[in-house]
Amino acid sequence: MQIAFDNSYASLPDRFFARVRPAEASAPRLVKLNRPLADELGLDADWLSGPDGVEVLAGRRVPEGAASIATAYAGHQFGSFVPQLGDGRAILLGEVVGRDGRRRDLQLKGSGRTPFSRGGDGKAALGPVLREYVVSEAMAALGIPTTRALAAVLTGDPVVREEVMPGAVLTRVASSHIRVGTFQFFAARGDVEGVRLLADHVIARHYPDAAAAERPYRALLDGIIARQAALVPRWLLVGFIHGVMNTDNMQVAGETIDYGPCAFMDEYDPATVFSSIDQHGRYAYGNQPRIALWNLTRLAETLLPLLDPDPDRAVADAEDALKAFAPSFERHYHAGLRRKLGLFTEQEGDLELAGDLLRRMAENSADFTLTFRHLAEAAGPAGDAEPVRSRFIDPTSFDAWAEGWRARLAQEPQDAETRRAAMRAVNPAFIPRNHRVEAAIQAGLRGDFAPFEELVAVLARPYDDQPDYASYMDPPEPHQRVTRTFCGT
Ligand SMILES: Nc1ncnc2c1ncn2[C@@H]1O[C@H](COP(=O)(O)OP(=O)(O)OP(=O)(O)O)[C@@H](O)[C@H]1O
Ligand SMILES: [Mg+2]
Repeated sequence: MQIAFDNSYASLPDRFFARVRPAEASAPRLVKLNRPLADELGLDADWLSGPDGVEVLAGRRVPEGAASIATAYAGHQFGSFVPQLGDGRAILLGEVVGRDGRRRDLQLKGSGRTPFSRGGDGKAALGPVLREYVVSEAMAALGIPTTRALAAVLTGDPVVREEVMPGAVLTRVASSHIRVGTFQFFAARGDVEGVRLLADHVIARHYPDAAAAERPYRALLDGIIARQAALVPRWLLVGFIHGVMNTDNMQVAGETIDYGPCAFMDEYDPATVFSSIDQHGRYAYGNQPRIALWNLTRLAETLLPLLDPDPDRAVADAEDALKAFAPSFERHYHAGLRRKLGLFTEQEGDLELAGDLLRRMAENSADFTLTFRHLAEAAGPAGDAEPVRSRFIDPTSFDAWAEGWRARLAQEPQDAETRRAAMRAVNPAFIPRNHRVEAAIQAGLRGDFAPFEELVAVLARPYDDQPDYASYMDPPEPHQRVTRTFCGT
């Protein structure tokens, strides 16, 4: 046996999933294997990249011991409830326990139809597979909880979208693929026992401390809320826009999941939306905390029967839990903003200072990533402010702000070099800029994966100076701007 599966989700009752076989790919070809991740998982990278391994990654061969299931879930999509979604184009091969003792799912995304496919073909096109690979791995390198990309393979079969595209499969790794929508699936059917079994599974797997708590289900809800309240600020602090924060795309262990229409913003503007299907800006950059709370409220609703037999008390309990989201989110977000500005201590007025900078950035179409990255250079007494001030249409707007910032820095205990290093460790130089992702995809569609390879390599070290790849820091030229991303179907 080449993969030591240790499946737990597949031992839940039959109504949690459907047993399926992936579609047979006609001519599997490896595009990329994530060797470091394979090693971390205790998988044999040489075998995986060999003919047998690639057949497994393409869904052509189901390895011994695999669960091979499509999981059931529901979800609110753009605010409307859909009682049955489920893995319509994904198959959970099974779980493995890595070298670090962590249990993780191996899932094939794009591996063909399942009983949950509804009208879809169950497939994924090469472009979205490359996008998910690049962006999810970039997020991991940024230190943000996320699903990972283990491999991308071409199936050899066409996928019909607006055009005919090459079909591909992404092998995704996640601590699990359980979503808020998974809870909703059972709750919507009045299947309280299903909700309970799922909650117990999630507690055992992701929130072991909750098992020992006086009220395990309340502790579970608190835990999920706390992880989302820590995750979403991480997105905001790097300019990430998820793009499709439906409840079926919120994973309960607190990892970013579903990189369909996601994008990083270039110029700072909280109203930024990239997704072509998000016409009303529901999932705009600045709305993400509000939507996260909305989704968590939907989760809390599913847990009501477990929280208290008395419905009124259960609602009060859920409301009490949800109240923790805003202060917890703010604590994380504000702490992150301080670090981005090079402030180690906390003083009154810090948030106003940060807010003032963001306002000026928005007014001056300043690049989010470069403004913060270059702040480090401006921080010292002999600091060079030119790289940052020149990001502003009116550089004197930055100068006016920087006066107050320097006065504030003067009250910090750190020496300039320590501060500079600390700022550079939280303000990335390299993010997956849309025009770069798009260029890598376009080259990949022509059969040239060199730009994709290079982009993945550069983004693996987002906080390092990489002088040879400095152009990857550049915002798009006007003709390179990508303002719309398409949903990853
Ligand atoms: N080509 C397709 N064929 C069948 N079902 C699909 C297809 N594309 C999306 N779906 C299903 O539509 C629903 C919503 O899709 P969404 O884009 O959120 O998810 P996804 O990108 O397929 O998967 P994930 O959330 O696992 O990353 C899911 O149930 C998904 O399985
Ligand atoms: Mg999804």
